[in-house]
Amino acid sequence: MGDHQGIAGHFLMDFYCWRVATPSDHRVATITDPTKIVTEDSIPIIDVSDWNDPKVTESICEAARKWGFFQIVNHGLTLEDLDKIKDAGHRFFGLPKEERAKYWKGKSPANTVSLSTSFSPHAEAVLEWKDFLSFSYVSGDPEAAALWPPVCKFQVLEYMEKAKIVIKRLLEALLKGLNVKEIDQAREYVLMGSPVINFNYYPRCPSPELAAGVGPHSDISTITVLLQDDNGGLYVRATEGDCWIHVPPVNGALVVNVGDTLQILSNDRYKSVEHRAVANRNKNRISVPIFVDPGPDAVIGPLPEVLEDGEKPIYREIVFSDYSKYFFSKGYEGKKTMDYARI
Ligand SMILES: O=C(O)CCC(=O)C(=O)O
Ligand SMILES: [Fe+2]
Repeated sequence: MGDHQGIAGHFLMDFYCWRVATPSDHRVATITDPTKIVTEDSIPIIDVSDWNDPKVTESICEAARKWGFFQIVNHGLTLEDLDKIKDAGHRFFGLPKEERAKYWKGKSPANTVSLSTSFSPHAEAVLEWKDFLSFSYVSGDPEAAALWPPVCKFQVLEYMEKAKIVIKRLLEALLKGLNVKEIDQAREYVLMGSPVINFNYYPRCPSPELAAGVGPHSDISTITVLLQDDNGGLYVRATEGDCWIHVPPVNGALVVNVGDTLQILSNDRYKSVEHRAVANRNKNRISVPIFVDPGPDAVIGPLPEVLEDGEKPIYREIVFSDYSKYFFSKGYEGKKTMDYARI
């Protein structure tokens, strides 16, 4: 066990020894059951080199309706941009333990950055072998990032600036599919008022069959734009049956998924979909999701454009920070969080 194992790795090793001695324990991951992995299905890969092509818009909307998950290529971020942000994540998790610990949740010098571990054996049904560093991004305010870790601060800011362009294009396309012609400032606040970027770090795991990377959940975001490395390990719930589809790493691609907020705004036209990541025996995996979240006080409910023809709203109006608090107050329960907003 090197220091590079992260916080979860250190705590978990003790717990793991205890776990092995209690085989009847219910906390056993099931993802490795090969009969539950569908190999003939795969989520779409969309070439977005021409964002103005109506076929691109249609492919994005169709993928969001059918799968809630897709990958995009030729989006404008270069391989170098993607490598730089992954390297920045590895640099942070390669820091000595004491350096990383400065950003520990509750002790961090700024409320816009915090380090957490998913290790919470009492709350989780399946142990999660993951640490994550979370940044709240405040556009145009260098003060907000002043105390971020110097080993990755610049790269996170640069990546967010570039990714914002892709995020806006994606939202424009998705909202076009909901009859929304223009995204004004108020709408922009509802759709992407407080983005959060994570470095998810999954240290090598001695017994991946006994742990999860991240358990089944849907994201609460409007959309999530995720960069994964070439280790793989992300699975999406298939549209039918109790099966999972692997999201293969594609060089240069970004994975996009619909979050609960967009499902609510679209009155179920677009679906947020459960996904999970597995722990890995041989390599340290990193993923970099941007959770495109609404502003904390934004009011979320089915958009007037989707109810235009007299359709009944499936969801009530909720304040995003209330939804977020509810989500984080409990362990993952698949898509159950959405009941909070359902009428
Ligand atoms: O690491 C991954 O591939 C997925 C991470 C994820 O689902 C999340 O952070 O919400
Ligand atoms: Fe997620």
